Amino acid sequence: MLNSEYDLGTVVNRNQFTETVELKECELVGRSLVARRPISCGDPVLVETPLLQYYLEPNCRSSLSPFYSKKLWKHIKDIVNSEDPSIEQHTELQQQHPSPAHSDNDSDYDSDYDNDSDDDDSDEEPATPTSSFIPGVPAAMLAYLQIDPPPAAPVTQSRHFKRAEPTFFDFFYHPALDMDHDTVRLIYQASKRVVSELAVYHHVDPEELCRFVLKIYGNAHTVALDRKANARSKVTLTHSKKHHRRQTVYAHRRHQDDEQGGSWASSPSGPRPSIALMLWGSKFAHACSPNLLLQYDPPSNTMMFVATRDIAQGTVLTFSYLPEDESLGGLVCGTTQGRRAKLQQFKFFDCACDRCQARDLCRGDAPCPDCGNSTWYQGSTRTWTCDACHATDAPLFVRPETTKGEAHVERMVTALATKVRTDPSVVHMMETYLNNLIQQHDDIPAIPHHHWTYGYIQGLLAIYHLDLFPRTFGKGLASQLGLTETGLNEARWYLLDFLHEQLWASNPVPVFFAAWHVLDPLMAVVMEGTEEKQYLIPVKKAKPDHTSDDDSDDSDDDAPPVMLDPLVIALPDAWASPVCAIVEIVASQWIPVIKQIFAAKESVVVDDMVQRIERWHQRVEKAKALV
Ligand SMILES: C[S@@+](CC[C@H](N)C(=O)[O-])C[C@H]1O[C@@H](n2cnc3c(N)ncnc32)[C@H](O)[C@@H]1O
Repeated sequence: MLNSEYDLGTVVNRNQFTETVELKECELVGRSLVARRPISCGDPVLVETPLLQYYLEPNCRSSLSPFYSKKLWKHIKDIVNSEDPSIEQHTELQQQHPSPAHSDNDSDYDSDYDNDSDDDDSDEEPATPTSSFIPGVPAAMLAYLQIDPPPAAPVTQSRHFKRAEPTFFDFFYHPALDMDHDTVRLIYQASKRVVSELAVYHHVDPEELCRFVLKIYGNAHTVALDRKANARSKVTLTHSKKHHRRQTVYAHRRHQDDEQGGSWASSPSGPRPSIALMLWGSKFAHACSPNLLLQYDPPSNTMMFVATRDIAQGTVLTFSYLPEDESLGGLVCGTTQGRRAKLQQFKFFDCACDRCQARDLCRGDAPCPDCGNSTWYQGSTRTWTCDACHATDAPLFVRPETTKGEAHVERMVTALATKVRTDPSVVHMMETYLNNLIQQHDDIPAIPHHHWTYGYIQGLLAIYHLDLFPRTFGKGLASQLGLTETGLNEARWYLLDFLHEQLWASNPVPVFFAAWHVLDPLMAVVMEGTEEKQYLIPVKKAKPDHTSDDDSDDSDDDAPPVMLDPLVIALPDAWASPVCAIVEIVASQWIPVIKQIFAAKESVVVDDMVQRIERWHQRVEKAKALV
């Protein structure tokens, strides 16, 4: 069994792990971990310390990236940028601004490392378009120096920096170096140039560097480190006259990071991503409806894989290599084709998971142009086959030649979502446009109601009507215009028709977090609309005659009103239908599952969300009883 054959040094729950899983060759997903026995929802399957971990974008002198220097970072970034054929203006820009990576004065790493010049802030505001492989490839290349440091490197015995054992890396899969794949080519070419152009890499075999980066791309996973915890314990920032500016720039950058993988309400103070390579965790296969959830625990620096449903013996254990939030191309938003393209580009495989092979629920159904029946799209490609009459004549919305069809709507929603994350007030300007987009017009085909873009737009509009509009223009006006009711019905569509109906059963955790952005303002509106605040005004005591002239003891006279528990009032009639439907699903179906999944590892954030939902549920029950 595992124990005798392989190293379990990184595994925290060794007995549980070896009793629960086995490593097997599987038909569709290759070598993978499989359930040896039935597993229950909430069971921790693996708890593991990463073999190698580093920040995706290191800070100056971070003790987790001992070879980091701004100059070296910039050199590697420039090389990767210039190797990326998708950056159109590349050649032209390179001629105008020759990259420092081409210059001869390639100073040795010691001076790079020590001379973190404050004046050289050129990398803070990139003037050129950036490759989507930045910062992933430069960060992996820097991390390689932890395994194969330059001969002249000082021996570092830092608490955080341990030289990783090279032999462990034999255990990781990587695609062939000559694979016909743009990303593999980019990494191969960049590795060759880094080794030949940068002194600190001169001792390195370029193919070995390339294999390492490909192993990281193919096997490692991004985890979100808590910035506050890191700021205290792990990262030492340089102090300089530009400290404040640097902080502002990093905050801005982090905000941009969050834009790509974060939430609608993401803030610059969100978690900071790092890359973790796990000996065993990296053996789990990917699925777009996974049966495990990966949770990172910063205090113990461990990664825990917990079952998100009951799993039968012999099932391939999976977690998601894609973001589990509602960012586009993750598990909640986007199409099968979009997820597959992302996995192919960054992980080098065509996803063969059950969800990708079934029909694509996120593309919804649409009337067949031939037989008129409402029917579903097939999942794996853009081609479409009618379930009823098997015609392959695609409805207007999905025809590639339709300029205002699916591709157009996806592009618009993607662009809008990116803007909204930076500035939610953008929805103010976009409300009419969004409403137009989801309604049928002569020249614009209707978005099928179960297409992910339709659900997503309903979610944006719900946030606008329940939160942004009242905050900007006043609750009175919002209520006079009937916007609360509109928002509640949009929320019902987003939460129930989109998230619950299409995704909840297979992806409970991402759905729960995606739902929160709408649930949060919705619950606030309902709580406020079903209560009347009550105050106790202290009664002035009648004072005895003989003290009436004495004002030394009249402190009670000024006692402020005491706020009492609010008086619960009936749920407004117009709200009852959407609110009752939502609370019924969320409180009775979602919460028990979420509690089970998070039972093994306490999450303050999830506990807080659950408690708020439970209080809201109780309130709705009381308010309903008063109708
Ligand atoms: C992180 S590794 C998983 C472990 C790997 N099979 C090994 O032997 O080390 C990722 C690789 O596993 C395979 N794989 C994982 N999930 C898959 C999926 N859903 N569909 C197809 N292949 C998958 C692909 O070859 C992918 O490149």
